[in-house]
Amino acid sequence: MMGCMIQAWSADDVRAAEEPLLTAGVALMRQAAFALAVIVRRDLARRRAVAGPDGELRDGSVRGARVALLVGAGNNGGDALHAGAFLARRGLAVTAYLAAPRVHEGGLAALLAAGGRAVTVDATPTAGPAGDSATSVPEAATAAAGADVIVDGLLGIGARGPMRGTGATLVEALAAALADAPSDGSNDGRNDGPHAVEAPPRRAHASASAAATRPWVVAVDAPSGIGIDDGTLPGPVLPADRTVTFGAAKPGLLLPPATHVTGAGAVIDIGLELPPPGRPGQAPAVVRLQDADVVWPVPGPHDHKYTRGVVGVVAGTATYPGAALLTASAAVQAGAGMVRYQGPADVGRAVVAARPEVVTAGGRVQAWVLGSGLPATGGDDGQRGRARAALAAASGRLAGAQEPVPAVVDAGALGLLDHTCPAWVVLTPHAGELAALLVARGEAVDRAHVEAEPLRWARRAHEATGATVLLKGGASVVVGPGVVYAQADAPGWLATAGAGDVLAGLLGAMLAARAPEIVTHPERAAQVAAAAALVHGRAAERANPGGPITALAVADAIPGAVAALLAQR
Ligand SMILES: NC(=O)C1=CN([C@@H]2O[C@H](COP(=O)(O)OP(=O)(O)OC[C@H]3O[C@@H](n4cnc5c(N)ncnc54)[C@H](O)[C@@H]3O)[C@@H](O)[C@H]2O)[C@@H](O)CC1
Ligand SMILES: [K+]
Repeated sequence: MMGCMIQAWSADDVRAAEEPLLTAGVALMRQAAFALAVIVRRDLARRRAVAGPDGELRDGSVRGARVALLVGAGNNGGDALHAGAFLARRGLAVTAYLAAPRVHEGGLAALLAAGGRAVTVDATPTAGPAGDSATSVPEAATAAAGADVIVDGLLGIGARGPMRGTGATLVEALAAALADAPSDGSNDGRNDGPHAVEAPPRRAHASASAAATRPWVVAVDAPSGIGIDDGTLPGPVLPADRTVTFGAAKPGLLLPPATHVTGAGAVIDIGLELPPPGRPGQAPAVVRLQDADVVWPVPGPHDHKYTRGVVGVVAGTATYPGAALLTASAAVQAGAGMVRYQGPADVGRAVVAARPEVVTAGGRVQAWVLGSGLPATGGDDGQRGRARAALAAASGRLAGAQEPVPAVVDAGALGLLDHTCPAWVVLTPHAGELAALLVARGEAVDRAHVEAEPLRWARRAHEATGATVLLKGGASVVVGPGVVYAQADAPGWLATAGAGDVLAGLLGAMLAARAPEIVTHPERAAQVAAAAALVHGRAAERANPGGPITALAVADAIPGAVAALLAQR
């Protein structure tokens, strides 16, 4: 399959891949640091753009730009110091703030030889008068906050637990100082993933105001202190505008919540072989699909509604009829061969009135969408019974019933899972629903726990139920048998009522189109779920770029989003 999915490898795999190269004497750190310096320089030049005679913005000069290196004890600090040496040689004013008693010796020597400065940061707030070689944390934070760029080299893949010591207090002080500094808007908070090497937009440089704007923050390998392998934020972390990562993306750069502090990306090829030599068959820890990875069956002359896939929808009640309409609409707009609605007669009439393509008669179904708009408790107009029967049929637990088929289990149907499921059943909870599902299985967990450690709890739910789990959020995590996907395609505007119903209908149609394949290869359901999250995000972007959106508008934008994806092939 064509594609360009981002593969993230664990810290342990990256180390295993580095080992043979280091043994062979390859100067990995020099390569990494040089690439880092080039990106820092380019980003700075774009932020200092000047208008040419034709009025077009051109990259500005970076001579004299102030660079603050935050340097920790390990090789991550070594990368920062060597990059600082390259930059100092190009005429930038580089100061290293050393947050550990000992730092990478070669890097420090290179920086000093290139004309850079180094200052030891003293964690005790009562540090004496700052000399040329020592400063207090508040003074270091104030100085770094006044730089043009901060290079965060405190911790990389050697981080264990929350950041501690001088680095932690420095980051806390800096985060507070930067929160007060105005942004020039060059980072709009969008995270295009580690492969997005696009430079920031050019900004006209006005020296008077430049001093007042916040510095551009570049993280070396990862924002220091994130959970490299699990994407958690266990302690202080300085949010980055760009993360330059070496060899391969790391899981924490893709997974929420840490993916939201990485800024734009850049993966620097330093020649690592992944999977690492000696670990053949080892899979990446986390994958993020890109547009080209979305598998979308394109109908041919011999297709008909049953080859396109029939979606059965059990959603909504008389009290919540909107969910029925949104789910069915999304399935129709995603190109289902047919959509069958099951539910209270008056809700069915409302769905058909809005979407005449939908039928309410029973018959063959190739994927079910169950539970959207179904309350967890209380009046259900018989919907729980319908959903339970459909789930049993989909799971292959009904004697004499038709072949098992994929199913999406959403919202109110999540409480109906009293058996373990095959992985072609996809659960689509948000954090609160995932917590409730796990509490019902004896786990002591609440919504905040799930939001703090989405991967851990999504994995736990997969293990407890057997189902594929798509944990919805600002970034979504999908866990299936032996696979983890993390998608960050949703604009913040998508956090609106009914958006989840649209995702369920869309995913149902995508599963129905490949039903026999998914039941035969249930591990593929996770990839379909990740692709649905991507298409959902693209549809949301199309619905109203940069502004508020309604769930129905997202459903109606699905055809255009799919056409745009297919046009890229
Ligand atoms: N091995 C190599 O030659 C290469 C390494 N690279 C860089 O090296 C980094 C890994 O270097 P290291 O293995 O030295 O690890 P780090 O630089 O991430 O840091 C390890 C040091 O930090 C301390 N530490 C760990 N957890 C801490 C915490 N929670 N709070 C405070 N201090 C903590 C440890 O005691 C240790 O001294 C990568 O992230 C990458 O930036 C790159 O230069 C590519 C090549
Ligand atoms: K770092």
